Amino acid sequence: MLNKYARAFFTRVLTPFAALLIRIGVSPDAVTLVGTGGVVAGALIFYPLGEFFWGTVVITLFVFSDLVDGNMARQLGRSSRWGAFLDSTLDRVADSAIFGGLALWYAGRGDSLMLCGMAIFCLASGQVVSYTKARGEAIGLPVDVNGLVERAERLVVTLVACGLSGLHAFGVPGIEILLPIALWIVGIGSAVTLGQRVVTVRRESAEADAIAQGGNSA
Ligand SMILES: CCCCCCCC/C=C\CCCCCCCC(=O)OC[C@H](COP(=O)(O)O[C@@H]1[C@H](O)[C@H](OP(=O)(O)O)[C@@H](O)[C@H](O)[C@H]1O)OC(=O)CCCCCCC/C=C\CCCCCCCC
Ligand SMILES: Nc1ccn([C@@H]2O[C@H](COP(=O)(O)O)[C@@H](O)[C@H]2O)c(=O)n1
Ligand SMILES: [Mg+2]
Ligand SMILES: [Mg+2]
Repeated sequence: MLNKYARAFFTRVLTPFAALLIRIGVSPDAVTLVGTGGVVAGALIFYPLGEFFWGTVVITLFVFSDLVDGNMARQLGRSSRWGAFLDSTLDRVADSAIFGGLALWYAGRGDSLMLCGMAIFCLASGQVVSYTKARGEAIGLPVDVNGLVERAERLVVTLVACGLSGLHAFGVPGIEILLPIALWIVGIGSAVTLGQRVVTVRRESAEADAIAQGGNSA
């Protein structure tokens, strides 16, 4: 949903910044790499220490690079297969660091085996959700479904909850409950999304196989 409705807005807002980076000679690949490095550092340095506010500030500064790199490639007329591969692959790395950092917190001073497990479930289910699309497309299917919780929703729900939970350290009482709630929402939403995508791929592959068999018997 966010991918559909928010992308156009962010494209308008980020286009001048993308144009500036192009003018000073930065490449889309450099933005992809530096952006991912920043997200990974923010998540793995701050989250395991329970520094949710500052971790989220750092991650938010870098995560928008994922919208800037493609914007630059399109402005340059240089959108490439390599760029698409690099972008998607590093998305998986960034997502692993965010949920991995949360799992490390709950495995340590956060002291909750259940929420550690929930963070690992969010990490794994998010990766599998993305894999369904990549694998379905690789076998020639359109995978014409996005589902309830795509990557943008996973990130927004988790990062907003992390940032707000971090305000607990500044004396806001009770607000840290938002992070467990977000993990449950993302975990359950990702499981539903996985179901939606698997059902779609099953239908599309049955239709494609039927067409192929019709062609063979003719
Ligand atoms: C006082 C409190 C302080 C709080 C501190 C700061 C809080 C900040 C909180 C949140 C910021 C969240 C920002 C999240 C931005 C996410 C942007 C982003 O990277 O989106 C990526 C997404 C997908 O991009 P791709 O096409 O490159 O990726 C594809 C995707 O990964 C597919 O995965 P799948 O969906 O299948 O699982 C893969 O299949 C594919 O391979 C891959 O290529 O881009 C978009 O979707 C575009 C839309 C972005 C919408 C961003 C909306 C941000 C909205 C609100 C932020 C407002 C925050 C306000 C917080 C206030 C809190 C107090
Ligand atoms: N280094 C890069 C990054 C991305 N691309 C192209 O942009 C598409 C992704 O667009 P986003 O708005 O989601 O970033 C990707 O599929 C590539 O076509 C690129 O060429 N080089
Ligand atoms: Mg990108
Ligand atoms: Mg991306």
